[in-house]
Amino acid sequence: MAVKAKICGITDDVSARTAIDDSAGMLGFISFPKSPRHLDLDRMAQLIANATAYTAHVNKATKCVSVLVDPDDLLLEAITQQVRPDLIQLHGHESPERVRHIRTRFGIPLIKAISVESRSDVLSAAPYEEMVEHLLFDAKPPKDATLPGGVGARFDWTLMEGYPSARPWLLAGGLTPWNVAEAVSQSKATLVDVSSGVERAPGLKDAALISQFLKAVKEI
Ligand SMILES: O=C(O)c1ccccc1N[C@@H]1O[C@H](COP(=O)(O)O)[C@@H](O)[C@H]1O
Repeated sequence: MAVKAKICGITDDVSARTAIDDSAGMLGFISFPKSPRHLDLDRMAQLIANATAYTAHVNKATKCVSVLVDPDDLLLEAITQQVRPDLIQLHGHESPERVRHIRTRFGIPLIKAISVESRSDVLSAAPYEEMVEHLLFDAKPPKDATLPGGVGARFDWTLMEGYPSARPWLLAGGLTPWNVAEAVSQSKATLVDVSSGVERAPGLKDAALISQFLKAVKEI
């Protein structure tokens, strides 16, 4: 099966266009003030509007994702009304009950991130399955990390072996143009997600690395 990629932590139009031209499946836009990739809502709305228009213009199918960490209903209201992404990624400690509430109240497709260190972390995703479009398995961040993701940490990809999911799930955490083929081979992922692995410095995307990553994914 063809593997598709999400390029996460987009903060500028050039990176978005590069990823769309190279057939990224999704783009991620982050609202989390501690992140070097944080966007205020006006900026996120503008980048997503530009990316959506460009996707249609070049006849591609790239979707835009707002990445949020334990958002309250006020923020979700603003995101769904003002920013209008295709999906919302929940990258905090949202419980299955909270995810059910968000799905029911806001009616937008969701991606739920699961932090992984062990096989039991992988299996802890089961209660979310029926409520989300995709699960996303990311490495548990180091203890002293100030971010829940986007730190280039990876986990043992073989922990995903035979994961019994009804839906396509994303593999994230420490992926790069050089290791993504091995990561897919070991995990059997059909969707991959990258942020810091296509950057020159934290928060500074590199168009050449984005293209290189998407080329590596196409060649899998
Ligand atoms: O990237 C961030 O700054 C971030 C902030 C808050 C929540 C999630 C974030 N990033 C997510 O983490 C994964 C893995 O990142 P990396 O490739 O290891 O750098 C990334 O795909 C984002 O979805």
